[in-house]
Amino acid sequence: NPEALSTVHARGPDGGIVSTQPEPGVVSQSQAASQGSGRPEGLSSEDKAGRFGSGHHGATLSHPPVCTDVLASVDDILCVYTYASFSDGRGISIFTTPAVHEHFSQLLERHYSSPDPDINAGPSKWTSRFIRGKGIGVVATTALAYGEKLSSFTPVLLVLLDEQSLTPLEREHYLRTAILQLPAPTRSQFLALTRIYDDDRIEVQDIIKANSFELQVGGIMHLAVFPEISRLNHDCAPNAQYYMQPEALTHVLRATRDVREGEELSISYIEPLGSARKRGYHLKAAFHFMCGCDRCSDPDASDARMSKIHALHDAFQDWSWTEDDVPEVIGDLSFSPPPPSKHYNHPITNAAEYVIQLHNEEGLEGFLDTPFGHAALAYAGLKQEKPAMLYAKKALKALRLRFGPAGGANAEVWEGILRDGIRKHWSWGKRLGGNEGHHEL
Ligand SMILES: C[S@@+](CC[C@H](N)C(=O)[O-])C[C@H]1O[C@@H](n2cnc3c(N)ncnc32)[C@H](O)[C@@H]1O
Repeated sequence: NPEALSTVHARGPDGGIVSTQPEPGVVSQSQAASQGSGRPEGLSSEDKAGRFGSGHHGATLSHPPVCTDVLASVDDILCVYTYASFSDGRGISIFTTPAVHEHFSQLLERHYSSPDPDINAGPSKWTSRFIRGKGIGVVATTALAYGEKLSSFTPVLLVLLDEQSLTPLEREHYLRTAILQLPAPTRSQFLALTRIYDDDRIEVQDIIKANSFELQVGGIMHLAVFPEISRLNHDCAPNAQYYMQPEALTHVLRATRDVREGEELSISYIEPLGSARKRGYHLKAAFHFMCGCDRCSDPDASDARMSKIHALHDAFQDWSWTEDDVPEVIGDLSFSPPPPSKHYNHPITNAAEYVIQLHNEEGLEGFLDTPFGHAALAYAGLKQEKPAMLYAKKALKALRLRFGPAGGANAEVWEGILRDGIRKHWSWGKRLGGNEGHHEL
């Protein structure tokens, strides 16, 4: 809320906002714990040794931690920790609790001990430029294929998601320290990012508001800023999609359909399966722009397709009916799939194919895991093994594209089906009615 942000009183821990850059210099964690600067008062020696780490690993703090007093909302202190040498001088700062920092430093240690050349290597497949009506955006510098990995970046700033215990100006003091301690090129790249409120007093929070992603560190939600990724504009029919890899501290971007050279790359900032009105409301409220993407430019057509998608989804979720009493939404459908996907001509599987087609028409190729899953089980329900297995494979691939190699919570179902076969799955033959034999191959 910009009003709230602009009416608070400054009560920075040292009487004001940091205006000079802290002295750079390499400080090990154990040194940091024994230095006066920024160290919270009243910590026991056990706290100092245990919570700031013993300096036993190679991930080395470049500045002494700068910490708050104990805050009620987190029942702990929060500190700024900076590793300026991280990833060949890209640097990284985190504002978090000492306990999370301990975990974080172990994650960093893995990067230091076995650096992955793919991480922070780009962007090699896109360039940023001005896009009319959208500010800066990114365009592909080469043709890209469905599923292709486009980048893998670590954040330059991570901030514990807790807005209760500090005033915006107090918070800004710490966040500004976090940014000032980063190496100069990274700091400039961060400060050049777009803002929402244009209020210099809360500049860093303003940039975070317009540019951050959620990333768990040690199971605790943090806001993360990846400056290269920040230049990606929104589209409700995005041609790229990202997932987080918390253990690697990375944001991974992939193409969700084939992309032409010169085409703008986009991600969805919001849940793209909602109505045009809902999407527009969220984009306006959170990011202060009106979406002019194809789906939002023809909201009636888009909403009509989305209503069908949702109605069919609900019908497929319900396993109480069989082919003898199909729900109206499926029975009414005179959809006949195009030849390449015409595995089997039946109203139930035709409806499942139709849902896939609707997603493609809406540009939602990155969200096909659920429709592929429905299709797999629709065919299984009619004992059609080959297409069921084909769609099980596609569902798993789509899940991995959306949620990363582990595939999220549903991956196990498809992995099990691909391992054991669809015939053992509970859905096998479940949609067959009284004339079951009729459909056997
Ligand atoms: C994360 S930034 C994206 C990069 C930004 N265009 C820039 O110049 O750095 C988010 C901001 O970009 C703008 N933006 C993103 N997608 C847009 C779109 N589809 N149409 C218009 N503006 C958009 C909005 O101002 C939004 O707050």
